[in-house]
Amino acid sequence: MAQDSHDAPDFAAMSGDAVLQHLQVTLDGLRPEEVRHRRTQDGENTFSQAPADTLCYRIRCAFINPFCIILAIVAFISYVTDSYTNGFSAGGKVEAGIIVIMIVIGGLLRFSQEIKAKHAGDQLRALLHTTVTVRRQGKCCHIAHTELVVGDIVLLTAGQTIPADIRLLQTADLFVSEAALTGESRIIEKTAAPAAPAAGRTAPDMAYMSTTVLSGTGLGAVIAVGNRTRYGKAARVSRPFKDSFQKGTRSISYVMLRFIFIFIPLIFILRGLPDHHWSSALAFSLAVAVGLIPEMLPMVLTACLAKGSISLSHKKTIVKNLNTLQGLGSLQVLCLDKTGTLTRENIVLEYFMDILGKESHKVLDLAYINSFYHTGIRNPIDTAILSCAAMPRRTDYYRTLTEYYHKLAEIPFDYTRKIATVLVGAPKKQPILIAKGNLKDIYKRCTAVAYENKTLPIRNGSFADVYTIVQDMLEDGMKVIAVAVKTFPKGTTVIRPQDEKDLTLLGYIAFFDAPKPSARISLEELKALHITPKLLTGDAEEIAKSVCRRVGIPAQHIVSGADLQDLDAAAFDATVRKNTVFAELSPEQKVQIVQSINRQPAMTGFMGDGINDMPALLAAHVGISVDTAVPATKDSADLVLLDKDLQILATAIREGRKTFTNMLKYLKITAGSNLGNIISVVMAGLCLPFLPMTSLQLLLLNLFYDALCIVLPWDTVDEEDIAYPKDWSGKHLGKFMLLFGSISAVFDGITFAFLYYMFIPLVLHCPVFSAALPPVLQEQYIRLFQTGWFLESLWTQIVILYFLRTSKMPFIESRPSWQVMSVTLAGLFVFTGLLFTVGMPVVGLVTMPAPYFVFLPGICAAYILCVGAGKYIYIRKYKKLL
Ligand SMILES: Nc1ncnc2c1ncn2[C@@H]1O[C@H](COP(=O)(O)OP(=O)(O)OP(=O)(O)O)[C@@H](O)[C@H]1O
Ligand SMILES: [Mg+2]
Repeated sequence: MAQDSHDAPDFAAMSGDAVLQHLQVTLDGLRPEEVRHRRTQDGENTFSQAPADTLCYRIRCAFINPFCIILAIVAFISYVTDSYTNGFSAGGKVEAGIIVIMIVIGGLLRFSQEIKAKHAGDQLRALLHTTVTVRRQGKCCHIAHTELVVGDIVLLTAGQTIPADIRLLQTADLFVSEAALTGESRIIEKTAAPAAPAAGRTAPDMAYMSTTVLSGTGLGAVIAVGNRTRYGKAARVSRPFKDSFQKGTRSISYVMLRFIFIFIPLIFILRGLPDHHWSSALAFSLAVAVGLIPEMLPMVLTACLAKGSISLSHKKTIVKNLNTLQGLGSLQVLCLDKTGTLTRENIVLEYFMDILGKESHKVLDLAYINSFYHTGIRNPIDTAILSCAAMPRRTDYYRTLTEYYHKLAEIPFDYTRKIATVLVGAPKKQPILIAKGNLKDIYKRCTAVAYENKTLPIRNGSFADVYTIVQDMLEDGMKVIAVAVKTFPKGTTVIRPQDEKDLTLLGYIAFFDAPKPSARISLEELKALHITPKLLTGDAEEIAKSVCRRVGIPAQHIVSGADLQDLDAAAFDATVRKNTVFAELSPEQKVQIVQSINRQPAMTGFMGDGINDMPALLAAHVGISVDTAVPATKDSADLVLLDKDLQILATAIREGRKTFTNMLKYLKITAGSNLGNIISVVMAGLCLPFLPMTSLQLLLLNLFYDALCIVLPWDTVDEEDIAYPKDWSGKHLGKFMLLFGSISAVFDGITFAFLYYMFIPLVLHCPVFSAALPPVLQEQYIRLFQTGWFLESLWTQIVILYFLRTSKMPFIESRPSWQVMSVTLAGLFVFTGLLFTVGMPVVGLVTMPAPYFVFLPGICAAYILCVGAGKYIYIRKYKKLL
């Protein structure tokens, strides 16, 4: 069985029977053992671009990253230099061993977080699993897209994303949009008859992966899956802005790299010059490099995102991709569609009338037949019309009606034409074309109106008179569509869009499109979150205006699709920037508006549920949809709300910002503290005759502090931090690091002086350190100094966490969560206790005499005061802390 274009037969040109024969399958479908065999042979229906998500891959990701590699090099160099100088002493092995243990601990922590996040993600995605109906062993069953194999017999219905490359075998008014594959927005009719494609076109008897069924049904055999599909082989449209999280993270890494490139050579030279031990100087500078980078950054970020997505799932929101949370946190402009978002999901049929506003059952009957036979994607209008049959004593009436009229052909509804057309026949009657749709689009195609069984021609195409009847209704916020007809000669069974002309206008159907009671409150909540809403609707201007009035969106000026049509790029952008409400838009215009907002630049979200919203959803940074949306649109969304309610979205945005703030806390505070440590090391390199901390101690300090930071996702976040969109980039990171790093370095310097000149000479009853001291005393001097600084660093780093986590007065105005308090304090006490009682001889840390624990709180207090002043200056200058 072949599937590749190089060795595959031209399925499009083969007859249906020949296709089945070649694929060795019947219309009853495959048997389970065949499915298994084919899956082993051709693989899953997924793209192998991303490496298979196996346990091995996860372990590799957790352990093989730049940080681990640098640590491993440090271990190796320290082992070799130690062996070289001390003749394979136990010391070198212990040091290397400890670094290896660190690599393992760090890796395991990250691994467990990632697995946790993956499990959470899998569970949520399972809720959304898009399934496809296949026939296997004569029975229809629903399976996940990924389980499809070559030869499967697939059933296609409206609204579905086509899950593989399929040769169609049976079709009924099957229309698809291939925009996702070819970029062409035209709707294309598909048939089962074998045909070669026209030049530059897709084959008419093939349904390709990623394209969407707009209307009708079809049945076909899968001829290619995964990477071998046309979509899999094509260079997929990349959406680089969707990776804004990665981009932000990269820019943050660059800021760090800049510091590394400045400090590392400096430390290397300072350390190597005095005694020319270049290899140990290299090991030390590498360790300092590792000390500068928050090693646990990926792990803490994963933990934050996993925690965020789990809490969102409790709030009826499913995040398909963890990185979406970042987008949600930085969202600035939210584009909304109208139905279901601002107004209720189910519109209610209210009036059916002739052109002068008199109730007309004929209009309703014809609209019913149109909706009944229309196989396109159902939308609220069709649902409302069809629900007439559920009214008391009407069921039989409508059944008889649809038995009397039978369907001959259809041109499905699409959001560019904005009309739905069916051709129906009845015994001894000429076929009738029934079109229903948007007022202006129906008027455009009418040359006459029907009134009381008479057909009157329309002069000069002027519909002003018949329009006044509906104008009031539109202004009251009612949705109105027009119904028109045309008879065809007997025997007509096919209609084309060109036939939708010279119609006769019959009347109108009006629906009540009531605003949701919660809409006004939700919009106010969004405003409080400093998110600008923009209404993007395909519906009429008047309705948009009325809805805006009721829900409190300022809509002095409404821009219509027609207004936008002739604008050049600059004028278009200016119009989009200035206005809030856009009506009568085509799906393409929705995309153009979203793209224009992206260019501002602003982080854009788009919330919609129709097939017409899908392209705009893809163009936005964050595509938001609802559980009840058309499947193809739901597939394209990054975020799915289980209820289409703005209130839930506002809650989700708050959650996103909370997650985001906690990530920023870790990043900024840690990077600042680490930079402080590095400045101190450089300072010490210039002034001290020995190392202020060994590379191992520096790493241990980092690892220990980072391990405590795993609790950060559980921290509380100030309302002020939630109120504004967050920016994930390295923009102010460097300045933050420099300011708070320098403050930390100043206090390190004070500690150094205190230890070096006062405390240690007093404790050891000896003069200030010099080469003249006996070696044993020198060793004790150094150990005490290093332990002293280790403790001061640890204390200040943890204390500062409480002070920089908020821009407000810590503890009084903003309290850390109990989780953060208990974990960090417990960590601090355990470590301090350890160094007070037994020390950690393996890493060269000794017990610290009691009087030092009087000095420590003192220096911390002074440090806090200084940081408080720094914080005040920083907030004044940059308006925010995090
Ligand atoms: N099933 C249908 N049959 C006929 N006409 C329809 C149908 N659905 C929509 N229309 C016409 O197309 C127009 C645009 O559709 P719709 O209001 O659903 O657009 P939209 O952009 O999705 O709007 P919203 O913001 O309310 O979701 C409608 O005003 C209506 O005139
Ligand atoms: Mg819609």
